[in-house]
Amino acid sequence: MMEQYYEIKKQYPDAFLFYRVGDFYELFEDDAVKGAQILELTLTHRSNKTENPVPMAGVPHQAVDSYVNTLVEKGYKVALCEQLEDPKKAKGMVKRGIIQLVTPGTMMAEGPTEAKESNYLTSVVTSKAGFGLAYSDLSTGEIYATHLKDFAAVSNELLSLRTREVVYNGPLTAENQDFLYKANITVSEPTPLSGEHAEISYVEQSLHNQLEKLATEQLVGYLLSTQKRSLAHLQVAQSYEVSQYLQMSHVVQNNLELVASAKTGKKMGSLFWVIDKTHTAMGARLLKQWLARPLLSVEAINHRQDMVQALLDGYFTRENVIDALKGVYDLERLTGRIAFGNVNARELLQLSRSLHAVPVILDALMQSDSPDLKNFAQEIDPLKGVAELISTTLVKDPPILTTEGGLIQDGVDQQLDRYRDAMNNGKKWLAQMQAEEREKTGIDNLKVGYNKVFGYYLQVSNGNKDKVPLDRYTRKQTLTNAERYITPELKEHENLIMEAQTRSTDLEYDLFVKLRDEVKKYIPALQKLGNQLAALDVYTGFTTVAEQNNYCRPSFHTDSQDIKVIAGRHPVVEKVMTAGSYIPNDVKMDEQTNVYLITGPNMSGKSTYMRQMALIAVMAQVGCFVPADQADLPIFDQIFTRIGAADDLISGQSTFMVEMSEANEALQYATKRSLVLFDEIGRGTATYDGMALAGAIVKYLHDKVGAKTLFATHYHELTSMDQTLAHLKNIHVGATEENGKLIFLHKILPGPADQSYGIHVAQLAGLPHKVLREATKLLKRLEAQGASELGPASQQLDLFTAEAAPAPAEEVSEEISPAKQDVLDQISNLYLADKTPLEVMQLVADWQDDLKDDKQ
Ligand SMILES: Nc1ncnc2c1ncn2[C@@H]1O[C@H](COP(=O)(O)OP(=O)(O)OP(=O)(O)O)[C@@H](O)[C@H]1O
Repeated sequence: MMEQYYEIKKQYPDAFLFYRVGDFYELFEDDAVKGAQILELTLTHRSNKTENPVPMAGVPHQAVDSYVNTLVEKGYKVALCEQLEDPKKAKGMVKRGIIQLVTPGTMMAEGPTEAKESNYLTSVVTSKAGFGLAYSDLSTGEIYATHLKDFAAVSNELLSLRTREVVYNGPLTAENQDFLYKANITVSEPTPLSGEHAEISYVEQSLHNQLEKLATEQLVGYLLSTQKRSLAHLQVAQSYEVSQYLQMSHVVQNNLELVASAKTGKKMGSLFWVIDKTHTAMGARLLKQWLARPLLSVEAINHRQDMVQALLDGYFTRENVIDALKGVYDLERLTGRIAFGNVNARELLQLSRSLHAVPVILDALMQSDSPDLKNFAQEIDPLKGVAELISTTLVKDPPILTTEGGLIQDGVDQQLDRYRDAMNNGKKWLAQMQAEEREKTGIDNLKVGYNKVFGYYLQVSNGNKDKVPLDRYTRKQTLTNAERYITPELKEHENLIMEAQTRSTDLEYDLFVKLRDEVKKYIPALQKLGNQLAALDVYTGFTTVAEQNNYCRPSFHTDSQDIKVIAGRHPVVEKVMTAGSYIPNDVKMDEQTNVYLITGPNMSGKSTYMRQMALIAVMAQVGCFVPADQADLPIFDQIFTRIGAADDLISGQSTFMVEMSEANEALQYATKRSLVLFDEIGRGTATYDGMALAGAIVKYLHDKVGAKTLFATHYHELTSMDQTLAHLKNIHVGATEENGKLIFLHKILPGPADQSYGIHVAQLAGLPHKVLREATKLLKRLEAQGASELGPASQQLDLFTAEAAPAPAEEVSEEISPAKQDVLDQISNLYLADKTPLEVMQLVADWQDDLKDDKQ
């Protein structure tokens, strides 16, 4: 057996080999040592006698899935090796073979939450002409292919797709290897294929680009070699170009929290969380795809909007469609299971129930007044025949197992009906026998029973044992309070019943497979229907979200880049606030305004305002309505961001380096048609460097790039740039101070902010009183030095060493020292009604401290 093991292991050196031995899957050698550690298994040895015992660890076969998943989740591969013949019937060594290689990109997790996620395997080929990339979700069989110019573009796609595994044909530079490692992407070698493969020619029929073809061939080749099963559900590959869509790098998508919160990585708090009102897993997956690739074509966006509008206008149509969609299962994944041949009867019934919902949907759509909905309905083939076939073949509530009968309705197959008659007659005979034997023996509680070991028997309680006719009955089993007997007649009928039963179970399985194969013929039609229903699900979801949240339909223009959003809101922030408390804001950028320079206190809402604009742009180009009273928008080609929490882990760069790289992306690649969001650029370095860079970046964006830019900054000095830059406009988020307390207005107002209120915000955060007072004093001194006369960086140092350094001459000559003056100011500005006696005492104690410090 071990020889056979080593032979197979040789072919899968980089995978854990799960080797079936009886009821266990065993791991041997290094696999066992490593596997025992990762999976917390007991490590044993195959034989204690030999000199070099073979390490071994095993898992029970019923529980294998969870162990395999754990390993694959961690990025390993697992080769499942099965016994290919019944060990009892095998002559000599049992034949074994690999039935499936499970890899991170081909793993299919089951369960409702996972179903909403796609798991993509990506194939990349490199050649002198560039890179070809193709990816597929094995559970649905969809395939997409594109070509890209460099590895940076490839890595961006890999990250955007959240791919877990890449099949790559070229050598990797250390840098690229490092990237893939940090991004937790497993790299696999392509598998050479020989001969013709119908799957390959089928899927690549619509591809024209050579690199895309190569990548697709490599993809399908890898799937064929890892999946030792039918892949009849692979779909015709769709070619795409990144530039066909609104481009956002993976970092931008993360920063904007389109599908997951940047902090938690979870759906909650993301745009998807707010706008996903779909009822099917197919719809949820499609919406995610749309969010990653918003459209550029006004016509295509308008089509989506028309659908949403029509559903919004037709209340009953929409309600009926939604009700029916609730009964639709995951057609795309069911189709995959049909292709693999592992679909069970219950799943086929789910398919038929889903198909039965389609005519209801079509009726609802056809009865509406909207030509868009009617056209959409006319494109749909409800596949009535398939639905009928399944629902007239299978019983209503079949078991999960397909090998133990109880699947097929009466009247479907004459032979099956005959077996069933025989079984029924046999059972009738048994009932009759029981009655007759009771009469003959006078034993009232004699009964016929059945168990797996002895088959049918006659059971007599101990009290009646002496009445048993031992000339006819043979004792078979003794229980504590009863005896069991058989008779030749009973055994004869048992044989008849059992034979009918075995035959009928076998026949039922055959009939089930026939049904499954028949349904298999409809795979492409089922996939098309799945896509159509997924889209309808997203449209109705958009309708629900528009209605619930009061969104408006945005309009588009292509002749200018003017932006006009009236009373726009941030879809997520507004959702987590109490209803009505979000303050809406406008964005009005015409030809005269390319850059909005946004100032305002921390926490006032600068980031929210900028993100709000980007989210409205994305939502609009996806076809969703937007949180605003009115939105008239250009079509953006790309969005760039430099906002807070970036994905530093993957790049391995310092925060400031990430900040600069992101800024660089925008400066290099943004066009007049792009949207750029820069939040506090320059913050990560020394003040003057930061300010200088920020100023230069604003100027470059203004003069050279011309993209619509929202630029938030705490460098008030930059606000004077509006004097020289004609297309730059200052705006600020309003805040006021009332009795020493900061009140955020969250309202965007024209012009620069007058103060930064940083210390007030620090106070809100609960910083120690002493720190706040010290900061206030330093601020006053800085302001006295005159912010306009910004000197060299060393001047900053002066600030913090001012205590030790001699005070400026004019201050010394004054009668009242600045510290005393400060105390006097505070006293005269103190609003007593706002303070408790204790607070006043604390203040007086502080002043005393200040005056003491001043003397020293
Ligand atoms: N328009 C608004 N209406 C109501 N509340 C808002 C609005 N905008 C922002 N807020 C609230 O203010 C909080 C802070 O907003 P935001 O993070 O945008 O401030 P910021 O000015 O960018 O701060 P910082 O400069 O510290 O990064 C938000 O979490 C939200 O609760």
